[in-house]
Amino acid sequence: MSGSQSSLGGGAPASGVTPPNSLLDGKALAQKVRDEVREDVARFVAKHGRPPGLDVILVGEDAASVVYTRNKEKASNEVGMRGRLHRLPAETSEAELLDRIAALNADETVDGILVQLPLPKHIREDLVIEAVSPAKDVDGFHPINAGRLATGKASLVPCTPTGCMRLIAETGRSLEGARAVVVGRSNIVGKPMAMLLLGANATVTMAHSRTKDLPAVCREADVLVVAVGRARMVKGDWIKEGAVVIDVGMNRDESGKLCGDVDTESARTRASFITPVPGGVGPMTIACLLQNTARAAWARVAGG
Ligand SMILES: Nc1nc(=O)c2c([nH]1)NC[C@@H]1CN(c3ccc(C(=O)N[C@@H](CCC(=O)O)C(=O)O)cc3)C=[N+]21
Repeated sequence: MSGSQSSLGGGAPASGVTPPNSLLDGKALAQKVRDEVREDVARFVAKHGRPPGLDVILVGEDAASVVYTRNKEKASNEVGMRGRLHRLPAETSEAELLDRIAALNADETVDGILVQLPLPKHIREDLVIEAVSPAKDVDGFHPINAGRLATGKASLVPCTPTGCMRLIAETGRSLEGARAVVVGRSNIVGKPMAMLLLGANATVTMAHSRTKDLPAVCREADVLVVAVGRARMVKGDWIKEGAVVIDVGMNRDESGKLCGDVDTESARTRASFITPVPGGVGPMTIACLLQNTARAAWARVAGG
C-alpha cells in the first residue's frame, strides 16, 4: 500500500479500517500504474533518445481481438511509447507469421512483441510463443520466462497475474501464510498466478474442473482468484467471510452482458474486497503490459 490515492470503491480509505463488501476499482488502479509507466517512459526517452517500442500482432478479424489490440496500441502511445499494431489476414501462413516475428526480434527499436491469442487453427500457438525472443516477450508466455518465474528468477511475468497481485496489494491484506486458492490452471493465468502467490508466501491450492467439492475448497480461501471462463460459476456461499476475491473471468451472459466467473452480487455480501467485471482485472492487464514493455526496454539497453 502506498500513496494517498484510494483505488477502492465507495470512497473507502486505501488502508486502515477495512470496510465490508468493497469493490476493488481496477480502472482507477490501472490509471495509477499507467501514470507510473508514463514517468518511467519519459526517463527512458531522456536517457536513450528513443521511446520503448511495443509491437502487437493480430492475425485475422475476430471482433473482440480487434478491439483489444487497438486498445493496447492506443494505451502504449498514451504513455509515450512507440506502439504499433500489425494486422495480418486470417489466411497468413504459420511461416509468414514466424518471419514477421523474426524481423521484430532483430529490430533494435522493438522492445516488446505481443501476438494476440487465440490464433487461427492452422497456426501452432506453441511454436509462435517460442519464436518470440524471451527478452521481448512482454506477455511472459515463453517457456524460458515461465521457467524463470517457477524458479524464482522472474523477469517478464504474465500481465493478468501481475495485475491481480497489484490488486491484492491494494487491499492492504498480507499474503504471508494466507490461504490462497486459484481456480483454473491455464499457462497464461492460473499457473503463473499460483507461482506469484507462492512467492509471496501464501499457502496455495490450485483447483480446476476436476477438483472434488470445489465449493468447499473455495470456502477455505482467504484470497480467491478465479480464472475459468464460466459465467458467474462461483456463488456467494462459496466465499469465506471476509475473503479477497479476484475475478479474472470475461464472459457474456445469456443476455449478452459482460460478466465474470464470480456471481458478484451474492459474493459481495461475504467478501471484504471483490473485483468487478468489467472494471477490475481487465484494465490492470493492459497497464501491466505497458509496465512489462518498459521493463523489457530497460533490460535490453542494460544488456540484461
Ligand atoms: N497474447 C495475448 N495477450 C493477452 O493479454 C491477451 C490475449 N493474447 N488474448 C485475449 C486476452 C484478453 N485480454 C484482455 C485484456 C483487457 C481486457 C479489458 O480491459 N477488459 C475491460 C472491458 C472491455 C470490454 O468492455 O469488452 C474490463 O474488464 O473492464 C479484456 C481482455 C488480454 N488477452
